[in-house]
This record gives sequence, structure tokens and C-alpha cells, in this order.
Amino acid sequence: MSTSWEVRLSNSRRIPYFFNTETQESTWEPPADLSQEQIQNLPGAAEHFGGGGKAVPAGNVQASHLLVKHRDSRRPSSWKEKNITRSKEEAIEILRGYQAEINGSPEKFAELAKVHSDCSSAKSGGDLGPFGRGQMQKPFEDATYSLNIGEMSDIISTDSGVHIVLRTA
Ligand SMILES: N=C(N)NCCC[C@H](NC(=O)[C@@H]1CCC/C1=C/[C@H](COP(=O)(O)O)NC=O)C(N)=O
Repeated sequence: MSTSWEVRLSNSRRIPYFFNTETQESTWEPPADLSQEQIQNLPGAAEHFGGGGKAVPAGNVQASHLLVKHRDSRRPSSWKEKNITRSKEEAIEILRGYQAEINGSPEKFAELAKVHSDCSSAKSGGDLGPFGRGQMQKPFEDATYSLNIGEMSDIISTDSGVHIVLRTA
């Protein structure tokens, strides 16, 4: 394995890429001769790959979300509440309260998502893991891809309910 690879953040595309300090080569794709383990331990990997340094394939993103469901959600039930009857307006009000408390802090985001999110991802602080286009509902996908890494969305609405999204990779 060439030990001269490192992970850097592309200023133009705001996503991580691989740079070889020996050959000056740069690539979006993880170098084929590196194992997942080796990639995770590259200089810059933990910093630029967000959750635990796992490489996020080029073109994919990673995000966490705090979801508040309402009675018109496609599945008005969650680990927190068997039968969710609040209105969408009430859900938005509740989410506005969390948004104010989070006030842009990723640590606070995970803390509140763990306790309040109506998605099963609450158990991992809202983390959904890496995903590509076509996997999430369109409003959620578009919101995530339009965020810079580390940025939080305003309130967005999908068939699942209303969410705040934090892009982490
Ligand atoms: N790849 C990962 N980690 N899981 C598959 C995600 C499938 C995807 N899900 C969503 O788009 C909703 C909105 C954004 C997150 C999300 C989570 C929903 C919300 O809860 P629900 O409405 O399902 O009860 N829970 C899981 O699916 C979809 N195409 O329906």
C-alpha cells in the first residue's frame, strides 16, 4: 500500500477526495489498493468523512436528521409514540423549538435527535449513514445535496413528516 495517500476536502465541490503526496495524484474514488480499514486510518479521513471516518463513496453524501411526524405522515407511528395524532402545524412548532435549542451545534443536534426524533435513526443520534441519489425521498435528497458538509437545513417536509437535516459527509 502506498502510505503517501491522505484525504483532503475539495474547496470547489466541498466533498472529500484522495491525494497522493508522493505522486501528486488526486482521485475522488478511494485508491483500489487500500482496504476500508486503511482508508479509515488515512490522515484527514476522520476529519473529512464525518461519522467514524468510514469512506463515503464519491457522489454519495451522509446526513443525520431530526424527524417529527404528524397525523398525515405516511407512517404516523414511531419508537416514541405508537399512534401520532399531532397536526403538521403542531409538528413544525415543535421542530422550531428544537431548531432554536440546537442553534447550529452538531453535538446538540445528535443529543436532541436521540431523544426526540420519530425515526429509528434516533438511536444513532439521527445518523442515516451514507446514501446516494434515488435512495431518500426527493425533498430530503435535494435538501441534503444542497447543503455543505457540516451545514444544517431549515425545516423540510416529506411524506414521513417534518425534518431538520445535518449533512455530515
Ligand atoms: N438508507 C437508509 N438509511 N434507510 C432507508 C431510507 C428509505 C427512505 N426513507 C426516507 O426517505 C425517509 C426520509 C429521509 C429519511 C427517512 C427515514 C424514514 C422515516 O420514517 P418512515 O416514514 O419510513 O416511517 N425511516 C426509514 O426509512 C425512503 N426512500 O423512503
